[in-house]
Amino acid sequence: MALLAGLRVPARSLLRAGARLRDAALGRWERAAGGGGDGARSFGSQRVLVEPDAATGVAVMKLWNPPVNSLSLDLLTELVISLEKLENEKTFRGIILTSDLPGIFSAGLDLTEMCGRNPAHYAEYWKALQELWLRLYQTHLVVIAAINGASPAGGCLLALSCDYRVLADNPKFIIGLNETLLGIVAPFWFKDTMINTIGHRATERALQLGLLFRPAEALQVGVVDQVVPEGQVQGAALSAMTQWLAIPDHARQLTKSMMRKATADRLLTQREADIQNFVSFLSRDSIQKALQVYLEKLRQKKG
Ligand SMILES: CCCCCCCCC/C=C/C(=O)SCCNC(=O)CCNC(=O)[C@H](O)C(C)(C)COP(=O)(O)OP(=O)(O)OC[C@H]1O[C@@H](n2cnc3c(N)ncnc32)[C@H](O)[C@@H]1OP(=O)(O)O
Repeated sequence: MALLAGLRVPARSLLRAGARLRDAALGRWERAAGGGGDGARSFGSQRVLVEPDAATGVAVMKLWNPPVNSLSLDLLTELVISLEKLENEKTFRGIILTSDLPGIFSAGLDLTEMCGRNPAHYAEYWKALQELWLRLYQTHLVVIAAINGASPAGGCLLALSCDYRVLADNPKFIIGLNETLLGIVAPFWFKDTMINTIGHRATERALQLGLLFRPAEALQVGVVDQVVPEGQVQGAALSAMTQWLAIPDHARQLTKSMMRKATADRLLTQREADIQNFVSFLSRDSIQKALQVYLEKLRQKKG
């Protein structure tokens, strides 16, 4: 059983999971070898596959970090590089951010990066996460999240940082900032990103209770903008993209900046202090112990 404190999600059998990963891996390899739909070649890195469509100016960016797309240091770094590359290509105006792993959008921060490591590692890891958020939150490109799986904590932050969110309708695909359930605290910029999406009161309740929303609730509270049947997420995201791209770029980009700059600047002005906070928080014995217990529970639930 997948453990998401208070919500037990039936685990996939190991065999099924193995087969799905193998099929997904094969599909991924074939797509990467074959190139993008209109002849533009796919590119990317080990953990981030980018399928660009030069004709529409939209690239599909797929996360691939088995088993659960946790945001490891490597994945964070590769995401920043892919994003930067697309930003620098004049042809591209939009990105669909999705997962290449069945049933999981992203399990959030990689707990193994936050457990039993040294302070220098924690600092490097946090800096990489800040970097990704600052870039994703402020990118001039339209970014639409096609959320095709569970999306707790840092996975939810990724989605909230996009301009629009489409979630597949499956009760296992929960989304929310559940940090308190792990005995940790969502940083102020996670909180700000959620406030900017669903408002102060709804965020306070969601954060204090560590709420993980199922699709209908996520739509109702505004964590996502649209819920569609599984299998239609990418199509719906592309349809939404058409509406966003119909707006003149300069006007939309300036408006995005006007809406988001103050939030991003808040982190920019205290980036170093935020890193130090994270390092000293993670270095506490009680926090290490809480994280280790949580990770152990995740590992044991298969047994
Ligand atoms: C002052 C302020 C200062 C700052 C204070 C600090 C702020 C920190 C903010 C933190 C933000 C976060 O994102 S913290 C991360 C929060 N994330 C979560 O709570 C999600 C936990 N994961 C799950 O619930 C589930 O794995 C879920 C994603 C639904 C998928 O379920 P499945 O049944 O498909 O898969 P599972 O069997 O559970 O997991 C498969 C394997 O992946 C591992 N795994 C699962 N999630 C993982 C994760 N996040 N990191 C690493 N490894 C993970 C499991 O241990 C298993 O490992 P093996 O058994 O070895 O195969």
